[in-house]
Amino acid sequence: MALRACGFIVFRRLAVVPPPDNIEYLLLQTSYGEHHWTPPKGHVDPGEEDLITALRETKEEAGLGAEQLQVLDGFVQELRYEVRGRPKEVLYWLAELRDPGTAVTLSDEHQDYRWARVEEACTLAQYKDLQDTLRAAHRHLEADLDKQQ
Ligand SMILES: Nc1nc2c(ncn2[C@@H]2O[C@H](COP(=O)(O)OP(=O)(O)OP(=O)(O)OP(=O)(O)OC[C@H]3O[C@@H](n4cnc5c(=O)[nH]c(N)nc54)[C@H](O)[C@@H]3O)[C@@H](O)[C@H]2O)c(=O)[nH]1
Repeated sequence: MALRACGFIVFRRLAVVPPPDNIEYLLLQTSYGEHHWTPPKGHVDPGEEDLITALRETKEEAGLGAEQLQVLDGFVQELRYEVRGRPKEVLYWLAELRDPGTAVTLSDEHQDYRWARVEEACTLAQYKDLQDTLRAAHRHLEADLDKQQ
């Protein structure tokens, strides 16, 4: 059976910069292994619902709770890759940090974090599938902005 993990592409909008350049994405750098950069996510516990996993892991890994996040409708991306010879599925939803000034608090699993504009986030992310997901999230937010204008 595939490993399964769930998480959020967390973003914030800075008030001082005009849209869409005010959008920044949260990436965390692991304190183990290759020190790769990833959005908050983690393994689904037995019997746990996917969205609950995403919320739990975001709280554990970034200190951001459900009350601080606005989960967006209409965006979810599934990534499939292999980890040490085992297939892994990762689901990402999109969530806005309601107060862009909220502090991120890391756990021992991560050694650094970055709020990054989409292209910088893609450079950090390094995996093609995660880069595609970040760009898809950004297009989704830009399309929302177009609808509002
Ligand atoms: N000491 C040590 N301990 C580890 C290690 N490994 C895990 N632990 C322990 O596990 C706990 C984490 O538990 P959770 O938080 O529940 O799970 P996740 O958040 O799911 O975390 P993972 O790190 O397991 O999973 P990935 O991020 O998926 O990375 C796995 C590999 O996949 C590649 N990869 C990563 N992202 C992408 C992508 O987007 N696209 C593609 N294509 N490939 C990608 C990359 O090559 C990477 O090396 C930690 O506390 C540690 O105790 C390790 O190497 N050394």
